[in-house]
Amino acid sequence: MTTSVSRPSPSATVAFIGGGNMARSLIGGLIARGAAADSVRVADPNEATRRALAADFGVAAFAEAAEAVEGASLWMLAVKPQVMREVCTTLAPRAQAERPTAVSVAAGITSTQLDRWLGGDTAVVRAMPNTPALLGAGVTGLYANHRVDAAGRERAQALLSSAGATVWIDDEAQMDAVTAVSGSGPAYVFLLAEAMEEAGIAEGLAPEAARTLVLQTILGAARMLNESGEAPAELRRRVTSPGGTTQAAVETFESGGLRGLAARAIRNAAARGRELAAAND
Ligand SMILES: NC(=O)C1=CN([C@@H]2O[C@H](COP(=O)(O)OP(=O)(O)OC[C@H]3O[C@@H](n4cnc5c(N)ncnc54)[C@H](OP(=O)(O)O)[C@@H]3O)[C@@H](O)[C@H]2O)C=CC1
Ligand SMILES: O=C(O)[C@@H]1CCC=N1
Repeated sequence: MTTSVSRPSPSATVAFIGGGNMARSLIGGLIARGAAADSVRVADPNEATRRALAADFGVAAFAEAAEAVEGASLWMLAVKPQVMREVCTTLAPRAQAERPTAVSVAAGITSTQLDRWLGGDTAVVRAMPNTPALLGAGVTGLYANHRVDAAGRERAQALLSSAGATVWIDDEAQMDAVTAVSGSGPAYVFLLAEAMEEAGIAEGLAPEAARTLVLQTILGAARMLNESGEAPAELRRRVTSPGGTTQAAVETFESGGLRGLAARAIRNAAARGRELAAAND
């Protein structure tokens, strides 16, 4: 496994197939970090989505995937797992003729499936980003099949680097764990924020005050995790005065089974990734 944070190479044309939440986050990250708008093309069936992407980022938006891939050597497949097979099958003749590097962000769907649906012998990268990509603060797990050469890996990494840090994964089976930890992970933090906010309000705080207190607490704690070089357990220890308020709360979380719950949640998310691959084969 290698981890890196690098700048994108904005030169080559990239086609996004699917212009929804994840594509918007990645396109936003690319444009914000200096990619030329005319090097980004996107296909989405919804006119409102196309119009919004064109207006917000200046990218060219098309109704058909076949139009979007025109001149693009990197294809970002950003549709739901449930429609990935149909999208790839439609694009297979183009993939066979043009030999792009196909980068899929779909949960679960394997590189073997993608290669097969695109007609075979395809350079496939699986990428699992997350929505903080929109701020350049995401993290992406990357896996490349054996058809991807060093230049293809470099291009895929450069593209995803506009979304934040990247981590190469050698064993594709671990991509389901990546999805469960970091792909879905922002939702877990947002859920915690919701729960803390509701609890603060229940304790009498005004809603606005509760939101500010929770947001800044999560932001500050995340920065400490990132910038202090200390392990999470050590940072927690320093907040926890013996016999104090934090201890009362942490003991409540521990006795309520927070760690086991987190393990089960992540196990279930990874299992769902495997199910998505099987159900959409
Ligand atoms: N959201 C997230 O945090 C993350 C998502 N992912 C992955 O990203 C992928 C997309 O997820 P997300 O962005 O949330 O989903 P969205 O539903 O927001 O985006 C998918 C988009 O693709 C469009 N679409 C459907 N069929 C086609 C087609 N044939 N050609 C082009 N576009 C099409 C959809 O249109 P319509 O709505 O009309 O169907 C929709 O606008 C998924 O595979 C998911 O697993 C990965 C990491 C994180
Ligand atoms: O919920 C999902 O299936 C996608 C994949 C990771 C985040 N969102």
